[in-house]
Amino acid sequence: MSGNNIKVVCRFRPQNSLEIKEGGQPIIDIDDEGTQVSLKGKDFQGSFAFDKVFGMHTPQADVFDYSIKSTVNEILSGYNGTVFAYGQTGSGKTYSMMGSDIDDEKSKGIIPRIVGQIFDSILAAPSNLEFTVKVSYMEIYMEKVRDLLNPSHDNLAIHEDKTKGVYVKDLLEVYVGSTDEVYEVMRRGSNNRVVAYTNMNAESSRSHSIVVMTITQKNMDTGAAKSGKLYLVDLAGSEKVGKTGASGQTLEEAKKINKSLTALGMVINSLTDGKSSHVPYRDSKLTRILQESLGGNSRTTLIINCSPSSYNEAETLSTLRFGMRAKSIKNKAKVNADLSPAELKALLKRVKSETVTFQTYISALEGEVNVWRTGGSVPEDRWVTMEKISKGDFSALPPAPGFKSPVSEDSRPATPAIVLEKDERDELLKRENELMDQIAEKETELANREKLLESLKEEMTYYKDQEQLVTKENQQMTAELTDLRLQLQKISYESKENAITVDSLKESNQELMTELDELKRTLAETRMAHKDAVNDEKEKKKAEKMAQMMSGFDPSGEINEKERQIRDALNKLDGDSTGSLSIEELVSLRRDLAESKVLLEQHTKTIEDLTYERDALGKKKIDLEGRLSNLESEYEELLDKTIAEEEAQVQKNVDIAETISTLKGKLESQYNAKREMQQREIEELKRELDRKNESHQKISNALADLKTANDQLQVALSEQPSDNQSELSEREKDLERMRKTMANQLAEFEVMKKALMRDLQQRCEKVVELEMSLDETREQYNSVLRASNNKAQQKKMAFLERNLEQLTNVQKQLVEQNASLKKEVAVAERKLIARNERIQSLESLLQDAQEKLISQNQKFEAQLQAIRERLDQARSQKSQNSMAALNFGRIAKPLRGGGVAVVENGDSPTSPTSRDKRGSWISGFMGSRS
Ligand SMILES: Nc1ncnc2c1ncn2[C@@H]1O[C@H](COP(=O)(O)OP(=O)(O)OP(=O)(O)O)[C@@H](O)[C@H]1O
Repeated sequence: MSGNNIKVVCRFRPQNSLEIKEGGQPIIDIDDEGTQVSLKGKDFQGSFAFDKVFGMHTPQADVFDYSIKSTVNEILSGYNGTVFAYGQTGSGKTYSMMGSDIDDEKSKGIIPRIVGQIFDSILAAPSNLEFTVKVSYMEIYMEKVRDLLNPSHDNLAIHEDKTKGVYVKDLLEVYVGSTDEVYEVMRRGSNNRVVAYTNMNAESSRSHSIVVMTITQKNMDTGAAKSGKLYLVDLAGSEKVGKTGASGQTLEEAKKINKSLTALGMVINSLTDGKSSHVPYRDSKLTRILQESLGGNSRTTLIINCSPSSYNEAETLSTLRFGMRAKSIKNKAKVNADLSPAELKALLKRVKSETVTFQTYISALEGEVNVWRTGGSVPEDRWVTMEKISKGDFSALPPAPGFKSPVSEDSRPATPAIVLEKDERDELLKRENELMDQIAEKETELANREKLLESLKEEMTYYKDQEQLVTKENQQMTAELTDLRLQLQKISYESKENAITVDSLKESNQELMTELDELKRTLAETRMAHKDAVNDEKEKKKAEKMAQMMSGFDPSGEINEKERQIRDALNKLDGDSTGSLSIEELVSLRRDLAESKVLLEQHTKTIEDLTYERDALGKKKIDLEGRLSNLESEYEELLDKTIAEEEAQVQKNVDIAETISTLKGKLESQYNAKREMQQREIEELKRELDRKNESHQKISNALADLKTANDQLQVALSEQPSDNQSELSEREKDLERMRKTMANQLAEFEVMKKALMRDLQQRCEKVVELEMSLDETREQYNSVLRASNNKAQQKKMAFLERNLEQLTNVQKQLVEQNASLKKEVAVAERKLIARNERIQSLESLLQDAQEKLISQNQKFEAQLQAIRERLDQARSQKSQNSMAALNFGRIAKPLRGGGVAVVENGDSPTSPTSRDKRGSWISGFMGSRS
């Protein structure tokens, strides 16, 4: 085990915009060999030597090739390795470690290049070597170790044991088979990192990130195995709070960052000052994890990142000094190898011989002790020493009874005991470390448990509060429910009572209805009787009126008279056959006759007109009759309605004066309209009657004229000499014809007269009827008017009538009262039953409510319990799920040297194509998960 110094390389980035803005100037100068940098600052001027110094424009590839490349080979040889970047915030640590784009060949940083080289080396290795590569990714944020591949694990414990050394417990390790898979894991982890904006860096890392790659190789021929662990650390930036403008959470982060960096400084100081016996690795999580990397079993490279600018002179100086101190740290890197069976056999043999030597030594010592104890003495030259035992010089030992020479049994011991003592001490120290780790772990666990307990208690209090609230609410609601139920009961009870009242009211209503029916019947009978009487009276009146009217203008007498006169004149003519009718007289007679004819025609026409008018009048009469019947039915309806309303009014004791008044108004207006219409019709009829009378008068006048003409004709005929016989006979003939014509005309006239008279009589009848119906309607209207107007009076009357009725039917009433009392008793009994029922239902309700309350409480308790159980389940599931997220990476992916992948269950190797396929499956999976 030889000591090896930490390799320190220094890298300067170009000035950034802030530095340029602030007027910063480059103040560094790198020598030609690239191992020394001179700082020409205001406050400091001097130079620092490192393993390598990279200038502002050094490409990423150069930094890797000149400083890191060799580390990869060491890892593959079974050494542990560490590369970590240190520097102020914004100095380019992340840029150096990860690069600005891991997929870009030019700008990708050290980590992707290392990964690439690892897989390249595996491909180039001999095929009897089998490799497995595991990756884990964590960050130390606010002094807590977070698994970036399983962020729910945010406070992991750090352990140490003999074989593993220092390690983070429960950190997820993902098996990877290609560069792409490693990149995918990196991307996934990077997404979970904590970054924030500061004045110095828009995406400042607020945590120390650590990628751990474990590469195991096995020689398939010998069975020997080696494993190397590579820590790739991107530290959070050391920063001056004032410059970064950190505040709030960022300020808190800065404090923690500075604290862990101070611890790192302290570790480096105590490792390098040559005085300290204790190295304070346990002062921070960072130093604890990097324990092996700083002064332990690791080949470590430190990249110190600096700003070249005068603006950051102080920070650059501090970083350079840090690097200088770190440079003198000595590590003790060794190959982590598992021995092959042959090597193990040799080792066993050696250990066995050592055991024999020790046993011999112990026996010799015991022998010597016995000599001393038994009072004997051993000369100094024969004292037992390890040297003598080792040499096998048993003769020089004291003769002790218990001592047996091992020479005959086994070969000489080989290893001096002093080596074993040192190992023992180492072991003890390791054991102590382990125990300390366990204590620390237990403490963290205890703290976690306490926290959990605290949160559970809080939760418990919350649930208890909730329970109380819910119980209160429940009680309130139960009270409300009970109230409502009581109300419901009350209402149902009241409704029952009301139903009973309604029943009794219905009964009384029924009685009233029968009474009403009786009354209606009586009314109808009275009405019928009244109607009959009225009809009789009407008939009488009609007859009287007709007689009166017809007496005024009966033309039959006149016409008969005229007819008689004409007949007389004709008879006279017949009798006086030798009549002396002059020609002039005859001519005038003829003319008169002609005129009479015209008149007759006129009259006929008039009669036709009259017939037509009569028809029209008949129609009108039918119309009027229809209307009258309508009016009557309306009146009936109204009467019924009024009676019904009055009855309703009596039942409900509601004042419907308004309704009656509107009804009255309506009735009045309807009646007025009808009356006016009828009046108009009657007037029209009267006018027509007058016209008819006039025309009748005219006809009578014409008849009178005719009569006079006839008279004149008669006179002329009587004065006519009877000398011309032939002429006479002719005239006779003419006269005969005339007479016949006249007779015909008279007969026609007679018929016409009769029809006319009939028509006239009918019209008169109609007029009389109309007048009478008008009177009737008027009377009805008046009665309705009276009915509506004198309601109060009517009421009074009804009341008086009822009183009278009551008085007259006292006995009947008493019987009725008795019956009603019986009914009331029945009602009261029903009410009593209903009340009893209500009391019973109330009691059962109360019991129900109590039972429900108890069951609800039980239910609630059960729910609460279930919630608690579910919460516990959810908690345990959550931790399981997060573990399951990257389960695919838990399967080892052995890779054979020379690019041959190994199928895990069988030994048949698969082609590189199939390995690529697995890689694409992984990235697809990761992509789908992100
Ligand atoms: N050598 C370089 N060449 C070009 N640009 C660089 C170089 N180094 C750093 N940068 C740029 O400077 C900025 C800050 O760099 P980076 O984030 O790597 O700083 P950091 O030290 O990781 O900061 P923090 O500690 O705050 O996380 C980035 O934009 C980065 O691209």
